[in-house]
This record gives sequence, C-alpha cells and structure tokens, in this order.
Amino acid sequence: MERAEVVFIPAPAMGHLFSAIEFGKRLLDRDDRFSITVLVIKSPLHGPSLDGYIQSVAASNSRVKFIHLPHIDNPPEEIFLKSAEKYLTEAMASHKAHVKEAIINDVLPTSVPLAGIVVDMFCCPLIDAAHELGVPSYLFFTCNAAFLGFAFYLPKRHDQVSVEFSESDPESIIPSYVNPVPSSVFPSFAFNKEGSYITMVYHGRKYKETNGIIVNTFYELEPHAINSFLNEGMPPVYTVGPLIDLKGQKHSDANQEKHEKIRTWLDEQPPSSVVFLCFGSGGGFGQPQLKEIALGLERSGHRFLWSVRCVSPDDKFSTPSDCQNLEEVLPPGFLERTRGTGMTCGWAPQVEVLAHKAVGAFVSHCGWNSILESLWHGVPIAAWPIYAEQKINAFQMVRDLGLAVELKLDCRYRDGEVVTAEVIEKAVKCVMDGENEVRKRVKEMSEKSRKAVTNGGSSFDSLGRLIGALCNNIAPPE
Ligand SMILES: O=c1ccn([C@@H]2O[C@H](COP(=O)(O)OP(=O)(O)O[C@H]3O[C@H](CO)[C@@H](O)[C@H](O)[C@H]3O)[C@@H](O)[C@H]2O)c(=O)[nH]1
Repeated sequence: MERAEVVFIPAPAMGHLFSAIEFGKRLLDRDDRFSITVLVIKSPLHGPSLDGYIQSVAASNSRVKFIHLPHIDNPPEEIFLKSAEKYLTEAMASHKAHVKEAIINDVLPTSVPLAGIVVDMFCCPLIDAAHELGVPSYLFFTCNAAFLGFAFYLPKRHDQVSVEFSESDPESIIPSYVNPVPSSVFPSFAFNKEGSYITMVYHGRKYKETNGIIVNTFYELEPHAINSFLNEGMPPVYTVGPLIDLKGQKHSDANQEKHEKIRTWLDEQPPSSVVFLCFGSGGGFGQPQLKEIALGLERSGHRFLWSVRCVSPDDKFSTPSDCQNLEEVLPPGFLERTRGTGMTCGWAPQVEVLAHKAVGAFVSHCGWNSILESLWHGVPIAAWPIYAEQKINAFQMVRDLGLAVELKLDCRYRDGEVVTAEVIEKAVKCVMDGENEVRKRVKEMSEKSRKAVTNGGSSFDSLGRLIGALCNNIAPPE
C-alpha cells in the first residue's frame, strides 16, 4: 500500500470533535502513508474554541483536510438539551445526502484509495452512508469501554422487557461494570426523556454493524469492561487511548493573554496546593449553586483555580458562558477575601493546568476526556457529574475503580438541585488530602496510561491492529 485516506465524521459537539481529531493525528503520526479528511458539521454545541482549533490543526498538518458541511439548525434550546441524543441522530440522518455527496465529489475522485469511514457514536445513521458507498465503517466511541457495554446492554434488555428504565428500578447487573449499577446514575435518556431511550437502543444495535469500534480508553484502566466484550459477537474493539491534546491546540489565540495570567498565578503557588474546578464544555451553574461553591471553597481553606461558567438562573438549559459580572454573582466580599489564594477564570487551558505541579486535585463533571486528562497527569478527581453519561462515569471511577473521590454522584442538576457548601467543602478537603489512597492509585494509573500509548503498550498495539485492518481494506485481491 502506498497511500490511504480515512474520512472522519465527528459528532457536532466539542468533546467529540477534539478527541476524533486527536485520534486522527495519532494515526498520521504513526503511519505516514495515511491522510485524513474531516467532515465538519457544526451545531449550537460548538463552543468558542472550535474554529481556532480547526485552523491550528490544519495549519500544522498538511495531511489533514477539513470539509465544512451545512450547519445543523438550532433547535429550541430546551428540546435540544432534553433529548440531545435524539436530536443529533435525526440531524445526522438528514445529513446523509450531504455526507455522501462530499465523499463522492471530494474524496473518491482523488488517486488515494479510501480505507474507511470513521463515524462518531452519535452519527449512527451515517454508518448506512458508508455501507451505501461500499466503504468499511468504523465507530469512534468517545466515551469509555464500560459505557460502550451499557450501549450494548440496552438492546439486549429491550428485547426482553421492551420498556425504558424507571427511576425506581433496583440496581442493574451490566456486564461491563464491576458492581451492580443503581438507576440513579443512569443517563437521563434511559428514562425515555423525549424518546431518546429508543434512539439509544437503535444506537446499541447499529454499533454492531460496523467493521470495528475505536474506543478512547486503554486496557489497563478498564480490563473488566473490555473483557466483558469477549464472546459478545461484536466487531473488533480497538482501545487507542488516552487521546489527549497535549499541545493545547484547542485553545484559541483570543484566550492567550488570559491563559498567561493563569500560568503566572500557578507558578507562584506551592506544589500540590491548588484545587482546580472545571465542568467541561457544557457545564455551567446558576447563581445559587455558584454561591455554594464559593462558600465551600472558602471554608475548605485550600487554594483554588475555578473555571466559573454561568447559565441563566431561570434557564438551566442554556449553553454556559464565561461570567461577566462575578462581583454580583458570587457572595459579597468573596473575591476580595480569597485574593492571592484563589483565582477565577472562564474557559481554562485544562490540560496545561492539570500538568502544573501546583495543582493537587480536580473537581470535575467527569466528562470522559477530563477523566483521561486528569489520570494522565496523576491528579485525583472529586466527582461531581452533571449530565450526559457523567454520573455513570463517576460511579465507575469512584465505586468500580477507586480512582476518584465522591463529591455527589447522583446530583439532579437538571431538576435544579443545589449541592451545598458543606458537601463541597468536605469533598475538597478529602481529595486534597496528600496521603489518600485514591491519590496513590491515580499516580499508578498515570504511569500505566503513558505506557499504554508508547511502543509495545496496549493502545499502541491496538492502533497497529487497526492500521493493519485499514490496509487490508484496500489491498488488491491476491
Ligand atoms: O474550560 C475548559 C473546559 C473544557 N476544556 C476541555 O474540553 C474538553 C471537555 O471534554 P469532556 O471532559 O469529555 O467534557 P464535555 O465537553 O462535557 O464532553 C462531552 O463528551 C464527552 C465524551 O463523549 C462525554 O464524556 C461528556 O459527558 C460530554 O458532556 C476536555 O478536553 C477539556 O480539557 C478546556 O480545555 N477548558
């Protein structure tokens, strides 16, 4: 094989696009015969840094091409956030013709053979586009292996009981989790919020129609989940993670000055003295919760770096933004009293912050990328999941793997639950404790994560197997 092309179709959400492109870069670094084309479908889920990120990746790698497809229309905010899975799946189905057209017009006519189409986990209808074009399809699963097991569990269970989950259900035995899983940590779609449950049952079936499933995880982190796939009659699973943007390309130039201030401030703090709080691309709070966080932090007595992002007090479904009026939103005098020992910021250079020696712990919403980044840098998490599959991630980290401390696993964020300062103070004190067992385990896992992606490591080898399969797809018949 001289050259090969792979098309990537990331879901229109930041966490998904970042990790898909990080995976694409890893493939290119590993094998210089490959080039990739990313079909970008934008939506309201795209946060501020996306355009800068795409430009920076395109400028630094001549083997990455971006093709911009029509945007997804903005649905009413509430419909979108209540049933994101259904909304995205329907939007992807309606984009099938655009995807095929782009591949037929811009990819297939080049002299480089197309070895596969990598479709994001939320873009299932586009697996059919690949089939119709006669090109092998691969699923890119941006969550963890245990949650992939949950996705497979859904259709199996549905074939037996034919109804969605109920919040009063007892614990479920899901083979990819070590412990029985309480329904209080299931993602909201499981309860058929606006029809998303049935969409996810369809996803679980559709995943099995692909030629392989690429997961952003590594064997040493989730051996139980990965072993649970054996004998399941599913396509090969390639664990290629952790995929982490260590160069910080996802931060736009517009943020550079603010990020410099964060660096300078962290440089002045003692080692492991700062707790970092950040809640992903979609995590923001209304004023009542922000006040409790402020009080909890102050009472904990620890230094902090807090990425404060707000949602309007009466609309918990809006997309969070950096807070402009912190003096008014936070408790009176808080900023003054914590000057020197605490810093607030908007969008943070998260990976760089986690890498800093001053950072001792992370209060996180448990988005999967944040978990991997934190483990990579050996920083223990206090788990405060908010939406999507974050509660079940937090459950796995705290209960199954002993790699995080609980802040609150079953917070009913969308129902307006406010976690009290007392709970926050307790979790911050617990996770910042220098000697805790979780910290020790996280440090060990950090080493394992780095080994996994180096020559001979589990993810390195898994990527090698995937490359072999891609090459076979375009090998001339003997
Ligand atoms: O101030 C910020 C906030 C976030 N990030 C980065 O943005 C990414 C956030 O990813 P993630 O932690 O996975 O959170 P979400 O953006 O919330 O990701 C969505 O996608 C993930 C992967 O599918 C899911 O696990 C989450 O539940 C879902 O909300 C990470 O790389 C962070 O480093 C920053 O750099 N600065």
